[in-house]
Amino acid sequence: MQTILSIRNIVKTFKEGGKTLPVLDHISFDVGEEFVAILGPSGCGKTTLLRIIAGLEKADSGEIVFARGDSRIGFIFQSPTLLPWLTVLENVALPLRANGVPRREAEEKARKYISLVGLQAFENFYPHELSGGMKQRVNIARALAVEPVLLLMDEPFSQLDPLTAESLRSEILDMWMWGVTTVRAIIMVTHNVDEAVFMADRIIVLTTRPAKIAGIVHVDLPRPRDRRSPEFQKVEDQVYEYISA
Ligand SMILES: Nc1ncnc2c1ncn2[C@@H]1O[C@H](COP(=O)(O)OP(=O)(O)OP(=O)(O)O)[C@@H](O)[C@H]1O
Repeated sequence: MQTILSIRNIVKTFKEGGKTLPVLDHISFDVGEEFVAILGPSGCGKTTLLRIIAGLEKADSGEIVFARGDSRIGFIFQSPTLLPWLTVLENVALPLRANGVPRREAEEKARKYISLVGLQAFENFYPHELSGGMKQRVNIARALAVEPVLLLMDEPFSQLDPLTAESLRSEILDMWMWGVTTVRAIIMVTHNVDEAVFMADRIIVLTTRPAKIAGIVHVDLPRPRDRRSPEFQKVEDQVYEYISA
């Protein structure tokens, strides 16, 4: 499997008002062409790790290396971060415009990804006219429109009602399996064991803060996965063993 990026010896301590808070303690792993879930208890440093991978936060030491030099990243946040005064089309086109893509080309690309997430009829709507699930779809389209090689998702379904969350999980998996986007690797942060086993190829379980890697579980189950199968339960048990270790 080709390596997409290497996360090497990442250490991070927050310093505030004379206090220090060690958050990440020498985290290292490689990501190939695969779907990786990062699972860990609340406050252990999952979001911080994702932000360091995205270049939004600086590590104290360690490095993030993109193996093939292509470091285009799409980031899907926990709750939609759409600009309320822009339409769906304008929101999705915005990162492209910010990168200097001419308007016509940016809008063409934005339309492609808006229709991929099923919102072609809503491109002229404003965020307040959309449901929570639709807003998260716009977020997904916006992350994909920059044509990233790596897609980072920070608890992308946790703010949605269970039915919407489940259909978005399946849609993301369908896009991933059919290879209809430029994405070659996904890293998703979650604290939901079921979600990690349902979606990921590999689950990296972190300890409580300061986070170390407690264990890595390979999920070698065909998709779509059957949550009620004994094999699924077995993988869940493996994950829980690392969580309670
Ligand atoms: N900019 C910051 N300055 C100071 N402390 C921070 C900062 N960002 C995060 N922290 C602290 O670092 C710790 C790890 O935060 P982080 O958001 O990475 O955890 P998490 O595992 O994603 O949590 P959750 O599952 O609750 O979202 C927390 O105690 C948090 O309060």
